[in-house]
Amino acid sequence: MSSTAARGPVDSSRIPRYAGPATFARLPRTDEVPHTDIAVVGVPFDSGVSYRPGARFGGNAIREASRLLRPYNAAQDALPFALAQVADAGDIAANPFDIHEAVATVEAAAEELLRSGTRLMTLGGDHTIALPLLRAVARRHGPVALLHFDAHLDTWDTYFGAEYTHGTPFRRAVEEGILDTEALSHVGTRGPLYGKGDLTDDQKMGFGIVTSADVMRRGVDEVAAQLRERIGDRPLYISIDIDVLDPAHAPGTGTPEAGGLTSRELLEILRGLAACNVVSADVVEVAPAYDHAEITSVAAAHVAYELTTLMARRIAGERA
Ligand SMILES: N=C(N)NCCCC(=O)O
Ligand SMILES: [Zn+2]
Ligand SMILES: [Zn+2]
Repeated sequence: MSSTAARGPVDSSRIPRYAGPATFARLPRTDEVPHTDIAVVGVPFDSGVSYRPGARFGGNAIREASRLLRPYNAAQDALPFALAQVADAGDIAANPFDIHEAVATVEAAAEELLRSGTRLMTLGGDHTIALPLLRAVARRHGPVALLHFDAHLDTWDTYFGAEYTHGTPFRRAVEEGILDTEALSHVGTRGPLYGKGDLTDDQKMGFGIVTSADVMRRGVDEVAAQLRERIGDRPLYISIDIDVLDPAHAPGTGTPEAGGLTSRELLEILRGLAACNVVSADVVEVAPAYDHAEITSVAAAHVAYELTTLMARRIAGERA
């Protein structure tokens, strides 16, 4: 923990917000600050996708779209970049041709970043990367609760015989014992499956499901309350596949499914989790080549901003 005040974003009233290279929210890089509480790190990797490629460009698209974020989060009544030192750690260079090597690289790099007690706000990349990130987080915190926002279950077994893909990270994580199976939730699930067995397998792994239609019928406050109840004060990892949003709110993604959440619903559910102990988080599956007018990357930037605020509030609370 730093004793000096946190260094915040570039002042957009003095240097136009569209000037200069993009870091997340115009924050300093980790090599420009003595200590980092929350590292925003990119993982430009998409060799695990089953349909449209392109999420390797997601992290930098989110950084570009985050130039307009302002320092005061009114919805959470917090100044996240003053409560904690948030800094951009750049990208993890993962091998695009060897998925096993890439998974090992992401795990080792995440472990290194987490070593000094730093929390991670990872910008994907495809959903494959959640597995090595969870391995690194579990090594530090023990098995973690998982809150997974996604149109998809991502608990399938293999694709073309491959165990590491963007549709399989959470089955691997359960098999490896790195998740707290008392507190596993999918939110926003929808769309066609391969068979009913997908759901029974998922349930056996310990997951509860709040479907996209459940969010519409029950409303965001009730859903957030139910999630808080299930999670309690366990160390929590939040993984957000941007395809949890309806394609109208996030067209720039690889496996779009109709009938998703609005960005307003997602942001409100996240804000309802302020009491939770979020130890790290990711936003994945932003594929800018299919985006229009930065719709998807702006949504992802705001999602990462809410997640960062949750972590910063927790850090400040623990310090007090
Ligand atoms: N994780 C994402 N975005 N998609 C998984 C889809 C796997 C499938 O093609 O069945
Ligand atoms: Zn998905
Ligand atoms: Zn996913």
